[in-house]
Amino acid sequence: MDWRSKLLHPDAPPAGFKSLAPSTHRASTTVFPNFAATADATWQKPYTYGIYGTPTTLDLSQRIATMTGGSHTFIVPSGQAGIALINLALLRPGDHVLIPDTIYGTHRDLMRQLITQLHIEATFYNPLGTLSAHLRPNTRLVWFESPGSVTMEVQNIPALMEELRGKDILTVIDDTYSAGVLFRPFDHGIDISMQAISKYIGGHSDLVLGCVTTAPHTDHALYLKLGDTFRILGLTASPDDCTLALRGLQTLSVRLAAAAESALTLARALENHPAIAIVLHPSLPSNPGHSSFMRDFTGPAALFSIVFHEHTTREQTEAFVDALRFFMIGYSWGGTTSVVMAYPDDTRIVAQHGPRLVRFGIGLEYTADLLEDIHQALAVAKIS
Ligand SMILES: N[C@@H](CCSC[C@H](N)C(=O)O)C(=O)O
Repeated sequence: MDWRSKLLHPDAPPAGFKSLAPSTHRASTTVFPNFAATADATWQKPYTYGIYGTPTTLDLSQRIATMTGGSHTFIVPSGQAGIALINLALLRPGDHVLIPDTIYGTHRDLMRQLITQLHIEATFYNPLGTLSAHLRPNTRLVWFESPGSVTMEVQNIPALMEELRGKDILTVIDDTYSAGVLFRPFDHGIDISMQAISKYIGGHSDLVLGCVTTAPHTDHALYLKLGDTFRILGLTASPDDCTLALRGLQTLSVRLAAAAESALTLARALENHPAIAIVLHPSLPSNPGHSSFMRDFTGPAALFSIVFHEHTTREQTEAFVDALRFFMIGYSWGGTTSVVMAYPDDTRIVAQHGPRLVRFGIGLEYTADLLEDIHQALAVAKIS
């Protein structure tokens, strides 16, 4: 074979090689051993087309399904892609979907734009309220997100699931806050969980991925409905990002525990600060849904918000954010570096707390440094 041809045909994988690092298997084309093997090449069979998964993506899928107690996990390009997959796979024109008013912002946009354009009714409910008054004969899907990822309300999932008992309504939770480990959706009878792997599982702010996991009590038809929509939407994930996520899983428990401890220390240190009206952290008794959190969660994550007193202006809140030195200004939390964000234009949040809410995603910095940074930024912004 000419050298030009030899360079185009890979040799067999090295036998006997094994390392401790997750392998990265990339593919568009996966090679069939013979033509007969192409006969039943579907997305459900491993390694028929790179878009359906490689050994790397399927390893991540299996590990997340096992970690969360799920049946099947689909790895998708982002958490938002997972949200879209669930809604587009399970809703049809004429259906009704219920979403908590605290849902992730881009999820709200999906509901108000694409879902509505598909003649699907999307209505919002108070995450701390009940469902019955909102249910309709055409309600097909109810979403939970607990805690709300900015205002931190914890939903009473057992009570809400009791309201849905015996009804032909699927339930799904955005479980990103708990990383699939601090809360056990399937133990509460929820049918599907999704999370942004981008956050705690990736854990280093260097990838965007999502996952959708079906509960062990769900039927194969649900798996097929999600999988076929996954296929026709082409929601494939990068094996390189999956390798980073596999590495992130290895340290998830210790990173989450350390960041959560730091976040709770900061929340408690700020709880009685004269400049702060309320600290929104699920572990604090003052937090909306605190009793549900203490009953249903095994511990907090590292996300919480503060709300300054009513005399604090929007300008002072923004000056506070700008004055922070260790906290990076950004939305996506769950990494090793602490992040901060304000929401002065979010109508829901401003209606509840005014333009004075600031959310912290705590990382792995030395906690005292973070507290000192907050104190110095309060002084710079003249918030008291
Ligand atoms: N509810 C979480 C996760 C939503 S998806 C996050 C990210 N934009 C992604 O697409 O991976 C949140 O509030 O961030």
